[in-house]
This record gives sequence, C-alpha cells and structure tokens, in this order.
Amino acid sequence: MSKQVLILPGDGIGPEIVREARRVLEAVNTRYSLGLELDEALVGGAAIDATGKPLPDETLAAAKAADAILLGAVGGPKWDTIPDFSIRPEKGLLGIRSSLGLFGNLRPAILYPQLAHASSLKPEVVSGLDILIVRELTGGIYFGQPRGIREKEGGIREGFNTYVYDENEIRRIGRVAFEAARARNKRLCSVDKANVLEVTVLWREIMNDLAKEYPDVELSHMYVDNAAMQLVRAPKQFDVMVTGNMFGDILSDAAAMLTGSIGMLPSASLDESGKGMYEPCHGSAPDIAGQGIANPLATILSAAMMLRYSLDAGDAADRIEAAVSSVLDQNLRTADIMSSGMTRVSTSEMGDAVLAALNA
Ligand SMILES: NC(=O)c1ccc[n+]([C@@H]2O[C@H](COP(=O)([O-])OP(=O)(O)OC[C@H]3O[C@@H](n4cnc5c(N)ncnc54)[C@H](O)[C@@H]3O)[C@@H](O)[C@H]2O)c1
Ligand SMILES: CC(C)[C@H](C(=O)O)[C@@H](O)C(=O)O
Ligand SMILES: [Mg+2]
Repeated sequence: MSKQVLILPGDGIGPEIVREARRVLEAVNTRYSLGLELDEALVGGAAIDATGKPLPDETLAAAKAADAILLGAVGGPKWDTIPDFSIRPEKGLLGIRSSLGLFGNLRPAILYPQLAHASSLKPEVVSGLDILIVRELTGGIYFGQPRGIREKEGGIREGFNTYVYDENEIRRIGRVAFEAARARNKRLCSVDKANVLEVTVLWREIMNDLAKEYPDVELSHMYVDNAAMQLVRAPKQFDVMVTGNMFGDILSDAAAMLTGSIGMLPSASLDESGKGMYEPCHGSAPDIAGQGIANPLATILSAAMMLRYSLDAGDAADRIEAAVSSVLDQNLRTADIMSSGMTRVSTSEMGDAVLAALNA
C-alpha cells in the first residue's frame, strides 16, 4: 500500500537541505520498496509570495491527507516587516502544528563521537551525550489567548500574551515524556518556573501525579534558568527533559549546540496517533541561504525519524543513521561542523556522501 509523504521546503536554506533529504528518501524508497509517494507544497514565505498566505488551504489539506510531513524551515528578513502579524512565515508552521494537533515534539540531542571536537564544550563534557527534549508544541504562551498589542490609558501601548496550560494538555505531554523515559534510561526531568508562574505550579503538580503511574521512572524537577545552566555545565546528567512550548524552544537550541551544531538536531512533532511532521530544529538561516553550505544532516536525520515513527520503516531509518555516521567517519564536514584535519564539503556533496554510504 502506498504512503503519502508531503514535503514542505519552505524558505532560506529550507529548499537546499530538503533537496538532499528527498534524495535520501528516494533512495531508501527504492531499496526497501516502501511505496512512498512524495509530493511538495508551499509553506511560509514562499507561500506568502505565491498566494498571500503562509499556510494556503491546499497545503493544509495536503498535510492533513498525508501519512507524514517533512519540513525544511520557514522565515526570513524579507517577510519580517509585513505589518499584518498574521501573515508571517512562522504562522504557516504554527498553523500546521496546531491544525494537525502535533502536540508532542521530540528533539533528540545526540553527540556523534566523531563530532566531539566540533562542540563548543570540552569533549569530556559532551562525549557520549544522548538526551531527549520533549517539548509541548501546541499550547502554552505560543497559543494562549488573549494576545496582542493594545493601547492603555494615556495612549501607552502594551504587548501581551497569555501563558496557559490546562491539566489535560499537561497530562498528555507528560505521558509522552514518561513513556519515552521508560524506553530509555528511566530518568525524567520536568523543567518549569514553578517559583514564579502559576501555570507551571499546575504543570509540576500534574507531573507528580503522573509519576505515580510510572514508578519505574525517576522524576525530578528543575527551574528553567537552572536547566539552561546545567545543559552547558553537565549535560550528561539528563536523560529525558519535558517542558512547555517556549522553554522547550530555547532549551533545544542550547542542546543542539552540545552536538556540535544546530545543523545536526532533528525533530519529530507527533499527534495522539503517532502521525507527524518532521523537521530540523534550526531555522531558515538567512545568513547562509543560497550559498550551498548549509548542513543537511538534521533534515536527513529528521527523514529517518519520519520513517521510524510514522512510516513503519525502522530498517530504512537505521540505514540512514548508519550512513550519516559513516560520512562523519570519512571526515567529511559542512562548514558548521568543520574542524582541522577534516574535509570541507558543500550541502550537495554531503548529500552525495550520505547516498554513497547508503548504497555501499
Ligand atoms: N522550524 C523553523 O522553520 C524555524 C526554526 C527556527 C527559526 N526559524 C526562522 O528562521 C529565521 C532565522 O532565524 P535565526 O537566525 O534565529 O535561526 P536559524 O536557526 O535560522 O540560524 C541560527 C544560526 O545557525 C546557523 N544554522 C542554522 N541552520 C544551519 C544549518 N543547517 N547548517 C549550518 N548552519 C546553520 C545559521 O546560519 C545562523 O548563523 C527566522 O525567520 C526564524 O523565525 C524557523
Ligand atoms: C519558527 C518558530 C515558530 C519555531 C518555534 O518557535 O517553535 C522554531 O524556532 C522551532 O524551534 O521550531
Ligand atoms: Mg526554535
């Protein structure tokens, strides 16, 4: 039976990195007879330019109909000054996450041993690093109402957002995290700001409740400011971290750097049934877009996660991950993970090398 994969290249380096991931998907599709049908649609700035909307109706319909989605990245300075804030590339991405109910965001930060020297942290601090950040993706301050910019008395403008989670939203992301911890090293750290924010007082209470159902998982709590510090001080103390939308956004970029580069961190965004969208954690990198130097590995590794979690093709996923490890063994590096003695390659040369390793 065929399976539909919707590819959303997006903006900036998005099309460049997705091109390489698509070639990898096509290769495993043939090798493992996966029956994948790949289709592409517009999202973000590219969609604004073509249709006036960051998430055109056709794209949303195709996303809903697909078995899985692979996204590059959206956004860029070209669209940052559109006065109507609802017409921003990022709204396209947020719209898909929310419309498809993709609340469970898995961001694994794994250090490939070959990259121990590419990390900005000392090799002994990061070697063997393997942590999973579970980020709530469809609630919290990103989506809370009311929000906006309004005028107070005296004509003073104020911006406002609402940080809100109900207990059901907390419980369902908590379950994702406890289950993930159970399948790993059975340690879960819930990150909050319960010393200041009531919404996270409730978050902590629900996590403690859930812990009773998972006696095999050791639950701890940490304030987000400390968590940011601990991630760069001693990241290997963590196994699974669970947190809300905004804290997860910030902590996952910090965790990405532990792996050598933000260009290495893949992600999965899943609904209740395991359907998902897969994307690198990084953005559209306008500073390097069009130069052919972006690292495509986070996107290629996101495609592997897609095969494993949504397309029942774990063997193909394993093969892609092994191919990535093999190109690193061959000392091939894009600029972001370059270090002395290595061979610098372009985006497409990195794609070529992964394909060659896949077929070897
Ligand atoms: N999921 C997404 O689509 C997503 C995520 C984050 C940011 N954004 C958007 O991207 C735009 C730029 O945001 P930003 O600059 O804050 O973050 P960014 O992640 O795009 O870039 C941060 C830095 O990391 C580098 N970088 C990122 N990905 C890389 C890769 N694959 N290879 C090599 N280097 C890479 C960039 O060159 C830049 O120096 C904004 O419009 C933002 O809203 C989109
Ligand atoms: C582009 C933006 C909306 C997005 C987010 O904040 O979730 C990005 O930073 C991410 O990490 O996926
Ligand atoms: Mg982010």
